[in-house]
Formats: sequence, C-alpha cells, structure tokens
Amino acid sequence: MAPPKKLALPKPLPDGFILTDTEKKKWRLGRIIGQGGFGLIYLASLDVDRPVAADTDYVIKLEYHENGPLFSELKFYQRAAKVESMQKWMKGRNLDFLGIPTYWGSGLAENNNLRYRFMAMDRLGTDLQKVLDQNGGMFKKATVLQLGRELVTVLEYIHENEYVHADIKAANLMQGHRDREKVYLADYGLSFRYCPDGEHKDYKENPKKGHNGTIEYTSTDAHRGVAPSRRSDLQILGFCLLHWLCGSLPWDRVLKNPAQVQEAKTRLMDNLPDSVQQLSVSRDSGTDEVASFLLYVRNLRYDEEPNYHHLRQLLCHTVKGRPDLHLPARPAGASSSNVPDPSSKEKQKEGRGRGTPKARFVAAVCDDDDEDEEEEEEQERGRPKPAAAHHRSRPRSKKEDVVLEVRRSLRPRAVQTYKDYSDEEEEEEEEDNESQARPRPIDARYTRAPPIGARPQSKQENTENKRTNRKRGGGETVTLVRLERGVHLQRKERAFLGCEYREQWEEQLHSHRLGCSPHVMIKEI
Ligand SMILES: Nc1ncnc2c1ncn2[C@@H]1O[C@H](COP(=O)(O)OP(=O)(O)OP(=O)(O)O)[C@@H](O)[C@H]1O
Repeated sequence: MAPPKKLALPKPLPDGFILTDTEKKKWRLGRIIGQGGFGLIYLASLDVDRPVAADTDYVIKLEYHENGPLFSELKFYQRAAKVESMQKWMKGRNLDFLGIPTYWGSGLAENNNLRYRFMAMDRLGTDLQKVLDQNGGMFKKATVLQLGRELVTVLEYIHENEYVHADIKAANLMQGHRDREKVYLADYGLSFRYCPDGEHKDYKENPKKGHNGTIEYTSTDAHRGVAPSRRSDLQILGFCLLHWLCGSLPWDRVLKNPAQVQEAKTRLMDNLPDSVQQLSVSRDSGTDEVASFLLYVRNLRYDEEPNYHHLRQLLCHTVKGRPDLHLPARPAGASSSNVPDPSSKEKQKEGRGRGTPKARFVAAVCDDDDEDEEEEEEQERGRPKPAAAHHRSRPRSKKEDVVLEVRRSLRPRAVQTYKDYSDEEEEEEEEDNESQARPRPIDARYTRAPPIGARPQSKQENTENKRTNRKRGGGETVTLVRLERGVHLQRKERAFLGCEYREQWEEQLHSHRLGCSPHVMIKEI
C-alpha cells in the first residue's frame, strides 16, 4: 500500500481497535468526536472488553506517525505536565484546580501498513470559541478577569517547567467534560521549550520567521520572528482578554495583512494605557485592568521572569469562584465596540472594510454602527446574518449553526516557524529508544507569511543578550505551517528546514520601555 500523504488527516482506525501504549496499557477506541488539522480525536476506554461508553472520561488523539504537532504536544506532556508534578505544584500553592488536561499515555500503532502515533488524555467539553460565538463574541467583564487570573496560574506552571504555550486563544480553551465551570488550556502542538535545562533562548529576530502563531493574538515578538518567551505568552493572553471584553480588536479588519496587524499591535503597546483604556465598551466593561496588565507585560525584558502574583492582582475583581461562561451583560443601547478601525481610511477608499470572514463576523455581531453595512455584505454573499446574542430570543436554527461552523473553520490558524532544533537532541535520543522516526522534512515553499524587514541590533538588546550568555541554537529549524484552503480543507504542514540564522535585532523593541522597574511603572499609571 502506498504510504500516507504527508500532512493528511489519518485514515481512521476502526471502532473497537485496541491500542497498546508504551506502558503496556491497552486502550479501546470508540467513535470519533473531533478532528483537527492533522489528527482525529476518539472516545477511548481502558476497558477493552466492551464498547466504549458514551460518557467515558478519556479521549485518544491520533495522527500519522510522520506528523509533527502531536510529537511536540507529547513532548510537552511528558516533560512538563506529569500528574505528580502538577499535584505537587498545586499542593504547594494550596490550589484545588490547575487547568491543564491530564496525559494518560502514548504510543505507536500500525494498521494496514500505516503507522500512527497516539496520545491518551482527559476528555474535555466545549471549547470557549464556541461559547463565545454563542455569546455574541463577548464575555462578562468578571468572567474575562477570572479567566485571565486562572490562565496566569496555568502559564506560571508551564513557564516554571521550561515551556511556553504560544497559542493561547478561546479555541484552545476547553470546558471540563463533567464540570463545565472548569476551563483547561489545551492544544500544546505549538508549545515551545524556551528555557531548556534552565538556559533561556537568546533574543534573536529572524525576518524569515515573522508573524508566527495565530495572527489575531500573536505577540509583537513573534511578528518580528523572535522565538516565544514568557512575556509573549502573557501578551497573547492580554490580547485575548481585550478581545473577549470588547468583542473585537483594533486589527480585526486587517488580519490578512500581517505587517498591518503588527503595526496596529505595536501602536497599541506603545500608547498604553490610553490605547487600551479608550477601547472600553461601557463603564461595566472597562478595560483598565487589561491596560495595566499589558503595560506590565510591555516592560518585561525578553528573558525576565514575570511576577505572576502581581499579574493576578492586576486582574483582580470582586467576583470570586469559577468563571461564569454565560451571556455577557451589555447595557441597552450601548455600542458594543469602541475599537477604532485601523483600516477606516482604506475603507473610505475602497468603500468596504477588509478582513477575514471571522473578523467580519465579530463586527457583525458586536458593532452596531456597522450593522447595516455588514447586513448588506451578508446579503450580497447570499448568507444569513447571525443575530447578535442580545437580539436573540430563540435557539439558533440548524442553518445558523452551519453558518457558525463555516465561519469557525475560516478562522485564521496558527503558524509556527521558529522552533530551534538545538533542544531536540534529547528528543532524538528518546525517539531512537522508542524506534520512532522523526517527522520528515517538507519543502520550504510551504512556509507562509511575508518576511519582515531586517533591523539593526540595538545596543541595549545586544548587552542584554551578552548578559544572558546563553548557548546559541543550531542552524536547523522546524517549520509548521497551517494553511487554509477553502472552507472544509484545512491543512497544517511541518517542515525541517536548513535555515541560515541571521542576527537581526530590533532597535525599537525597547524604545518604548521606560528606565524603571515594572512595579514603579504600575504605580505611576
Ligand atoms: N481532550 C479533548 N476532549 C474532547 N474533545 C477534544 C479534546 N481535544 C480536542 N477535542 C476536539 O477535537 C477537535 C480537534 O482537536 P485538535 O486538538 O486535534 O485540533 P484543533 O485544535 O481543533 O485544530 P488544530 O489542528 O488547529 O490544532 C477540537 O476542536 C475539539 O472539539
């Protein structure tokens, strides 16, 4: 039989198929309940003698052996998210919950000459993007701040274990299967070991690798082609919080142009706290806390350890307990979005806003001022316009569900091109031990995103870099690309590329940074 096409979704294994993991535990597959860019998600059970029950607590993620994301995800769970290590950490902090799914095992399988890799993990519930879509694109302020605090704690744990997530977004946040008030940060396929064996990666811009991640939320460092770090995870989180609070982001309409998105984000970061404060939707949904959060993040050095306790305090709110993921409270008659449209000039020129279908959807749901125009657009395209949550008094029809699904599938996917190979020697060893071959290289032409211009290295960054005195990574890189090809066809591609590392540094990176400690900065606001 011909080998599987690289990057393809795996040919499904039959219901009832038995998998044996590396610890010799046997798993029985049930029905498929999800599908990503590369892999399939099956219900699964350790009871191999009977069909998998519909309410089982386990799932198995299955990919072709050649694919990369599951390999990266596995490495994250095996190194950083061991059950005992998480429990010990939680105990030390008196926490009763940490939103990281539990990993239960992994292994390789073969069927009809096709080789698969699998991972067993906790079964989770609905992802928060679905919840947001049903809530008109926004959460209540208290919910946003509670989610923010819980995610800061998850990031604190991950960061202490040498990893960053690098792709925080509502689509990667999932409710618990049994307890819907619990929220888990899932999908570690793009996670990055920023500090292998305690050695922080160097700050190094690489125009060839610019604009990694999910374009809406990716960090300004990632736009410049810098490998992700603790501060970039926190900045991504800040952008997410802002989005959930306001229902849109200033760069929503230019998502197809990464350079413009980068420009808009840089402007927002440069003009904090005003730039974020003025996005407040209403007094009830004020953005002051997120402004302070992003301001703190802006003042972090690339390799600086954030003060997570302080970050949680910045997101403090009187409401305690678990996040309430229900409809946002919108004051009657209030325009839901205060976000200025960066492309308004362009819009005037072209007579129409730009952006991805998702960005249009957000605007349609949340920006009352644009409703007429959006409606017109929707009618032109012959699609029904989903009603904003606050206008909806009936359950959505099947047709509306389909529209949501289609728009969901059109959402920008994450791109990764920064992964250093240098920290993977150990993986290679482990792989050899397990007789697992590395994912195979693919052609460089699959890489995405326009290169960004080279910039001179600033004296400050140079000094910072020397001070960290870290070892430099090897010259090879791993590239993972997710491409959108039509509504239903979404593919991700991973490549190992021989890539010249050019040292190009960002003069402006710290030009907005004031010469005082972040704590002093906060007091000055
Ligand atoms: N632990 C889980 N429990 C229940 N459902 C899950 C779980 N993990 C993923 N899913 C479901 O399966 C779908 C596919 O998940 P997967 O992580 O493979 O890909 P994805 O995150 O949707 O896409 P991408 O390929 O971009 O990462 C998800 O959208 C989700 O609905």
